[in-house]
Amino acid sequence: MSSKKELRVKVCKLNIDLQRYGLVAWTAGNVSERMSDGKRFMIKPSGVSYEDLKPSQMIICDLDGNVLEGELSPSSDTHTHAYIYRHMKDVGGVVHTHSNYAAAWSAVHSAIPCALTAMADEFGGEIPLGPFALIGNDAIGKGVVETLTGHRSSAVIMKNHGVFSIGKDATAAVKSAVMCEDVAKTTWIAKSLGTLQLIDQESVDKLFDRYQNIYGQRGK
Ligand SMILES: O=C(CO)[C@@H](O)[C@H](O)COP(=O)(O)O
Repeated sequence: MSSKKELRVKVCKLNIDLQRYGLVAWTAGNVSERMSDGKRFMIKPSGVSYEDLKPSQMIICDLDGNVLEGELSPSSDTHTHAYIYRHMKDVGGVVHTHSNYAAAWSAVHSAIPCALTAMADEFGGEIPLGPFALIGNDAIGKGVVETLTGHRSSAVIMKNHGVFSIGKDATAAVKSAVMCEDVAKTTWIAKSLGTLQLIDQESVDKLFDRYQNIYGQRGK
């Protein structure tokens, strides 16, 4: 269980990782993690350059998006993160990016079809398209929750905007955002070369099951 100080370091690093992975420009995007009591979350401050971001600047909010600890203004997506945490009890981390290829799919109002084994592994099928919504209230959060609830994907591309991804913690949500952009790019390139050839559902199910339950160093 992370201490508050450890969580500040973790959440700050993962926000900076968005820039390191090329998922955001300037100060776009944000990462948060639910705290161990389940009733608060930690998020980056709004509009602070990733080069200048410090653990001490991370902001603690309640699940209504009210600031409990922090000197700076919280991310402009704080209410979206709060809405997701209130309505998706198993979610421990939330990420938002404007990653180029995924945002491009959102601008043509298309879900990302499952034509790659890497998509089946990580998302269990297509990456769904969520509704267009303006920032600043519960609208985006509602769209994310309505789209992802009951869906195997851990990422959604919101129309004309960008990516929201979820996970058991912030690290998992950042991984989802990284993999979302990777498959969005490859699928976009494939689409420019010809007709996308989708993977059959039985194979998608087998790939997803293997990757989610066998892949990697389980319990080592
Ligand atoms: O999508 C938007 C604005 O359209 C925001 O999410 C920015 O991408 C990041 O805002 P802050 O977290 O720095 O307030």
